[in-house]
Amino acid sequence: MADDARIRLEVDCGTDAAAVPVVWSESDALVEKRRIARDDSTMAVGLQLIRGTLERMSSKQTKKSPRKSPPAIRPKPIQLALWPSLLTSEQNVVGVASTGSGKTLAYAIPAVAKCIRSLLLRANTNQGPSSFVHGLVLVPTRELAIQVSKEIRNVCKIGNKSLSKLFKDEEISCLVESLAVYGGVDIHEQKSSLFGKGDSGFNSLIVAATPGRLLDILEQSEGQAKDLFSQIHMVIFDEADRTALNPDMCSQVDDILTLLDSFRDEGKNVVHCLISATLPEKAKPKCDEWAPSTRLVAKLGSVTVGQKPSKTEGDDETSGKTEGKKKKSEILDLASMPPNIVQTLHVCASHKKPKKLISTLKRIYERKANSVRFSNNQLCIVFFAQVKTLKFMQKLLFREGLRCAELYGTLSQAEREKRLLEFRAGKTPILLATDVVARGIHIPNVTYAINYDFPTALEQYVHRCGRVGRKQQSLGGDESKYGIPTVYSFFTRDFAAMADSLIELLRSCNAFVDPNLLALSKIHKPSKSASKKRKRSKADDKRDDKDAANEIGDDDFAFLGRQNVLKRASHVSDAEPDSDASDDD
Ligand SMILES: Nc1ncnc2c1ncn2[C@@H]1O[C@H](COP(=O)(O)OP(=O)(O)OP(=O)(O)O)[C@@H](O)[C@H]1O
Repeated sequence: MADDARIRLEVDCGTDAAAVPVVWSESDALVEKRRIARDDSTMAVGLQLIRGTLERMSSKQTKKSPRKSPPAIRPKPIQLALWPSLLTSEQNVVGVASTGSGKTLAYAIPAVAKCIRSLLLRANTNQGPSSFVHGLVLVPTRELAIQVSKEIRNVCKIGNKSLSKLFKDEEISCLVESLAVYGGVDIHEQKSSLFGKGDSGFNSLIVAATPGRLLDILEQSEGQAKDLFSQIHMVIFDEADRTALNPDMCSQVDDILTLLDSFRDEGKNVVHCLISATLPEKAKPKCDEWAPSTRLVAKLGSVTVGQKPSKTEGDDETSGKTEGKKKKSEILDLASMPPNIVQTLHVCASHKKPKKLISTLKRIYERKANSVRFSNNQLCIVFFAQVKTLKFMQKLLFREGLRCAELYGTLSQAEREKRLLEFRAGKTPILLATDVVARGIHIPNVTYAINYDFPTALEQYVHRCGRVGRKQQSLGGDESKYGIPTVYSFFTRDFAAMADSLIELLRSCNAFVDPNLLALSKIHKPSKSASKKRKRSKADDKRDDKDAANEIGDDDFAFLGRQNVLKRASHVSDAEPDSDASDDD
């Protein structure tokens, strides 16, 4: 069945979009309503939504550049892989595809199609007006909840247009809607948006939520929630590995699933769909638990880095002697990185990073000033591990004439949204951020990312890289206008344990590998001689650092005084993490 559907999809949408049957016709609304409610029709509704969505994207492109012929919009590979299964079966799926490859629509269209079918079933069987949450998307950050909900809303609009034609002669309304539920804003308002739909029509909701806030709502309003969520038939775990690896979020998700199980009408099946660009080994047990008996695992352009620990290598793990090996043995399944991204990695000492950031940004900006158009088209995100460092660097960059905005988890939600909006619009072309924007966030004009602090997990590196070049990736944007998507990373020796896997990853993308990274990986080999070497290299390090400190000229930090800057920079780097919750309630 799914194979037939796939062929039909490829034929209908890949080569001739006009061949998709028109499911909803005004002339024969009643017959159509009955037909759509039949068992095999989710696919037909899905096809209609697919055609509408792709057409909408195409016409948006034409409006933006009316003189050029717009690029043909075709379904992406992950969409072709997931749509048939999600539209024709009730089984769990896992989808792993590279960043920016259109995973959101891969689950959003089937979710909306299923909602429409449920609505029509109810309307056809005279079950009376009602509101239900039919689909739920769980995401790790507030900004992602807002973004995903917006993308689903666009699909809903297409469905609602057709529904309004079908129901135009009837007084009752039939609507499919999308709602974002996330922390940091008034919970009462969110509750009234969720529960206040009333029973004046047939409403089907898809909720995109951060787990903490959703759990609060479910627990505080259990009675109302029980009715509203009793018909849920699809739960999507977007950025599933991130949620699975965050203990707080993981237990919140488990609690949500238990509650949903108890709310759901007996005999109702629920499809679980796990989505990400990365699937680390350590996240797999939880992912398997969330999506048991998976029918389809769609891994596109898959790469595996890291190795399983071999028995002969095994030291006594409990003694803690094998820390290096344990880290090395991390296995990470990931979709291949988008090929258009240039990865530039510098191995450097920690205290050199402020100077390096200033010079990298100045280089980028000089290049931008010389390019044809640089205004809002080439944005840059600089990633930090700690808010303290981020704030320190913001001041430093400001004094160098580089205006930047800051974004981190402890800002008020209104401020977070405002700053992200301004960055999107290009008002502030440089954004200094923590990992709040490392995953899922789609800002088409981001051309550069700089890992000021290298992420502590390789999968996070993959997601950070995925923020750049998304315009080019989705719609084939022009390099002269948008620049070459580039990720700069400052890699310090504290991350040596990750060097091997990182080298593997860089090689898998045919990226240049800094010889210093190779050297670091050799130094890190956890043998006795290596540990001696490590000790020796620490001493070398101190000497190097001293030399390097002398290298930083007064020109660079004249405004603060060299010693002062160095002291503060190293103080900031060494500080205890002033934890920025990149994941939200
Ligand atoms: N078939 C398509 N053709 C062109 N653009 C598309 C298509 N499908 C989706 N897009 C667009 O591609 C962009 C990126 O999609 P999306 O945000 O779903 O990526 P993703 O795979 O979820 O990335 P990430 O892993 O970073 O979250 C969006 O603007 C989306 O509208």
